[in-house]
Amino acid sequence: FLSSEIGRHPHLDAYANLVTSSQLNLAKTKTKKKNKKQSKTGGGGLKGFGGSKSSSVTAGAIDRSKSALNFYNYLSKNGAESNLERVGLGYFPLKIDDDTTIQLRGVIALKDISKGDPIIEIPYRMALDLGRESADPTLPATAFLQKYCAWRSGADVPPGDRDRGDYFDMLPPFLSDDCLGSTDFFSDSALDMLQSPMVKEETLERKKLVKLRYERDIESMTQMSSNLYQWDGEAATEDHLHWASWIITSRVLTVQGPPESSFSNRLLIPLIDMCNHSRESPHILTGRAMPGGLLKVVAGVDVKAGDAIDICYGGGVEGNDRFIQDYGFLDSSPEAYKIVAKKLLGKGRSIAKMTAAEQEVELQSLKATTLEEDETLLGNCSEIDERAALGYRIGMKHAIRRLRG
Ligand SMILES: C[S@@+](CC[C@H](N)C(=O)[O-])C[C@H]1O[C@@H](n2cnc3c(N)ncnc32)[C@H](O)[C@@H]1O
Repeated sequence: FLSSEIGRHPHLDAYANLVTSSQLNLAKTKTKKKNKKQSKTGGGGLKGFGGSKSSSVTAGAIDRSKSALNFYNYLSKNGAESNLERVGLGYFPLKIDDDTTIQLRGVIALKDISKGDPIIEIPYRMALDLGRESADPTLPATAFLQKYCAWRSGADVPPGDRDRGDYFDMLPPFLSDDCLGSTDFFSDSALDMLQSPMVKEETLERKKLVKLRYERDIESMTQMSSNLYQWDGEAATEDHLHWASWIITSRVLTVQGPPESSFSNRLLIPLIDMCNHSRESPHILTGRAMPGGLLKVVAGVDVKAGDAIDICYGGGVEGNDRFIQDYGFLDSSPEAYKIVAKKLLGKGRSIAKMTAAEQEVELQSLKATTLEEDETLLGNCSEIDERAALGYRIGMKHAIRRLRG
């Protein structure tokens, strides 16, 4: 998303003492659980993974679920222990609408950290390197799915992958609510409700890519060997590859190779991939995809214990047309809509240029309903995907209005 001991753990006790609910400013948050379908996505685009596994976690708590403890232990055993003095996983309130707040899992500072100091440091060897950068997420998704299936089915795995299961267990599960905000999982009607032929077309193209990749690289393998790509005793399906592709688009970082090289690789980096997005985040990602490399989030400002450690996805240049496809949420920052509106109106210096004809098709499509009609529809809508679609087009219409003055 960018260019550039089970049981008690010594640091976990520190977490509990150091970071109290009030430091997290969560104690006063009322969390109202709504009907599942209504709970995750709304006008501002919302949702986040972790919510589905939070049974042992209360609002504002550091994540001390069994899976999280295994994960902290995994970090400790693999040379990333120092991180646990500085950060942990925590839950942050995310307001969806006037009476609904969900808890979004993310990274939380456990102590004050000075500007310029590392917040997170993960050795490159802990990252899952999924190969060279390209626009097609289905290739790294296939590599990831193979490893994930091997872990799930308890198959023999290479020594380097042995404890990766403790990381895999922290990922949003197959078809959990977390991925449902991404257009990849939208119904046909929700895709139309976006009023964006551009996003619909790209989504359909990606679905085709998943189908082709599945038929070419996975189905044939499952026919040749009953050990590969096993999911609950059966061959993994196209839907599993679909989910794996979303894991790639929503969590992978593109990281430059050694200084003398010109390539970049796609990496799943445990812990760093648990940082949420904030467009205002001042923190800096550094490091290289090379043996001995250290992948870091460095503090861009002084950090206080209890602060969320967010990073800015997409290098700060991507708008909500990408966010709703790749991450499955809408960035509520006006800038995230303005970036797309500028593209449609031919203003600014967007790298992703559109032809005049493409701009016209998008603008006409948005004229099918008025903002007021959209707001009424949103008020009566409970489906995750349709709410996300309405949120997108409402945000776009506001942004276009503002730009036109
Ligand atoms: C790289 S992961 C970040 C960590 C994730 N929350 C977790 O618990 O592992 C990206 C996913 O987190 C969620 N997310 C991140 N930032 C968000 C935000 N500002 N608002 C809503 N959801 C967000 C989305 O589900 C997104 O696809």
